[in-house]
Amino acid sequence: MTPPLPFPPRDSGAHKGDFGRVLLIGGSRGMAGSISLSAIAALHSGSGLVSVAVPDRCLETVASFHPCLMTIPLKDDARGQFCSAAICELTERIGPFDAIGCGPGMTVCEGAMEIVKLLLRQRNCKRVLDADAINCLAKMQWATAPASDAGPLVLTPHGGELQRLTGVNAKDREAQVDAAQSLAAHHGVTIVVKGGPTVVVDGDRRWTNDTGNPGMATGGTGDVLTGTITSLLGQGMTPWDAARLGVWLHGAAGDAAAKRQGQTGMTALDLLQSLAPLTAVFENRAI
Ligand SMILES: NC(=O)C1=CN([C@@H]2O[C@H](COP(=O)(O)OP(=O)(O)OC[C@H]3O[C@@H](n4cnc5c(N)ncnc54)[C@H](OP(=O)(O)O)[C@@H]3O)[C@@H](O)[C@H]2O)[C@@H](O)CC1
Ligand SMILES: Nc1ncnc2c1ncn2[C@@H]1O[C@H](COP(=O)(O)OP(=O)(O)O)[C@@H](O)[C@H]1O
Ligand SMILES: [Mg+2]
Repeated sequence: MTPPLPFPPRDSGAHKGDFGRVLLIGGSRGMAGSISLSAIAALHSGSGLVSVAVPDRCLETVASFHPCLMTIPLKDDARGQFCSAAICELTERIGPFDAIGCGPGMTVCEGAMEIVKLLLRQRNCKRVLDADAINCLAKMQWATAPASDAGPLVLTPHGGELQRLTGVNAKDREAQVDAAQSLAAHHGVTIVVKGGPTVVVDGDRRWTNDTGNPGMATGGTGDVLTGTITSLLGQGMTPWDAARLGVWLHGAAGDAAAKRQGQTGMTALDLLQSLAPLTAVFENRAI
């Protein structure tokens, strides 16, 4: 098993700022676990500092999952979802981050739509849009908007999200990959077409992953991938490189979890806990 490219180097004199300050945005009352999986995955993928922006009433829940996480409360509504006023605070806070991942557990509420529109305007910032952030793109018909250069942006849809975004049926895998590739070219982005196997596309390139297994078809594993790719972007990788190495690492962690727990019994948490030991195996390996 060989990663498609080397891991970012870790010089002996490095400090945590050298490995990226990343922000994960998402969650809602009832889905606080999703964005927490993303944030903890960013820690285990090598980020120096990880913050999580969540609806206010989810803050203590998310903070309780891992002491290394820093948390940012954003205004929420009675349902525990972002309200539109959430972007006032967010706009003031997003400056210092090297990469931002958004979408897991966020719902497509009004505040979520405003946050996705804000992130689309941050063309100089490296971003990952996943899950409900992609569903928000579908709701605003982003796929048929005029061609744009969206900047360093990675989308990580599964078949259902890609169908909502492009209208191409999830059952037609080849057609979905083709549609993703033309959408990637249209907006100048990288798209991770998740599944077994996952295919990463951008305007003119296509790469198929060789790690992973059906044990990963369990809630939360995609949320983990969001954090891993966000982390690698924050460590200085390009969207094309971060997406491929992130997908490979994520699948290899899924294989390690399946080896230990069995495909049937493994959960996203088992995959998450397999990330760090995996990087240990590969970080000094000559590639
Ligand atoms: N612990 C937590 O907090 C968790 C929170 N989560 C959060 O939940 C939110 C909703 O995300 P979601 O993916 O769970 O639901 P959804 O967007 O409805 O898509 C699922 C439907 O799409 C279809 N489908 C077709 N092809 C498919 C494919 N290849 N892979 C997958 N699906 C495929 C298929 O429809 P069907 O064919 O069954 O009609 C399937 O039923 C999101 O914000 C996420 O972050 C989750 O991460 C879980 C853990
Ligand atoms: N049969 C499979 N083989 C390999 N990987 C799979 C398989 N089914 C799902 N996966 C992977 O599991 C993850 C599921 O993502 P997603 O559906 O977004 O999960 P969630 O939203 O619940 O976190 C993706 O990375 C996908 O590639
Ligand atoms: Mg998902």
